[in-house]
Amino acid sequence: MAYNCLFSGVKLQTLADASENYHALLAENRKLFNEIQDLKGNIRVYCRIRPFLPGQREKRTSVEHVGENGELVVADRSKPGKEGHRLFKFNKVFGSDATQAEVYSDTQPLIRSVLDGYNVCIFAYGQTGSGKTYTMTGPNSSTKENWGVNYRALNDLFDISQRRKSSITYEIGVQMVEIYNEQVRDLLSSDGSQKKYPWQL
Ligand SMILES: Nc1ncnc2c1ncn2[C@@H]1O[C@H](COP(=O)(O)OP(=O)(O)OP(=O)(O)O)[C@@H](O)[C@H]1O
Repeated sequence: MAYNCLFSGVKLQTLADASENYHALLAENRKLFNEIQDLKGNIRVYCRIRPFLPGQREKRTSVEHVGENGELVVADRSKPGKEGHRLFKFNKVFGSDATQAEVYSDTQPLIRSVLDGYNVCIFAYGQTGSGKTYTMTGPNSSTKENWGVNYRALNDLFDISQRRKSSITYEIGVQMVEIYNEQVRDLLSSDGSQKKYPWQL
């Protein structure tokens, strides 16, 4: 009997050590993961080339070169030689045939960073019709394959928080606002008088 108790005590101690080591390793893994994200750059700028839409003809300017290193050369055919070429540099350029999954792949690791306590902002910028909604939300009849960045990011947020639920509880909230003509509106408010920002308390 005394021998049995001693044996169980040793076993419990080993389990406690293993658990402690496991959590230390997890913390180290988390730290290293976020350091890599830091090294990849705190501010990353990606360019996505939108394909020509049906019926749309090639315009005066055309994409001359898309480099693996994030270089993009655009040519203005009305100007001869070097004068008509402009070079832009990004972290990465996604060609017109890039899928929604490819575009999201570089952003995906940042979603894990959010759940590790880092602030992350992802936004699309471009002239009207350039493909912001397509990239961030997806086309109208959205299948999972067509999901844009927002759907994929939320899916990953819930997925990771679910996987970590035995050790961490997350509270997730969503706010949706529109900035149009320098006015900010709360798109989730059902009360018309509360729609305009700043909201009155
Ligand atoms: N990568 C793409 N592949 C195929 N079609 C695309 C792509 N990007 C955009 N489109 C199409 O181009 C059109 C304009 O795109 P979208 O509505 O996303 O532009 P936008 O930048 O959000 O415009 P706005 O600022 O006017 O809202 C849409 O018909 C969209 O389906």
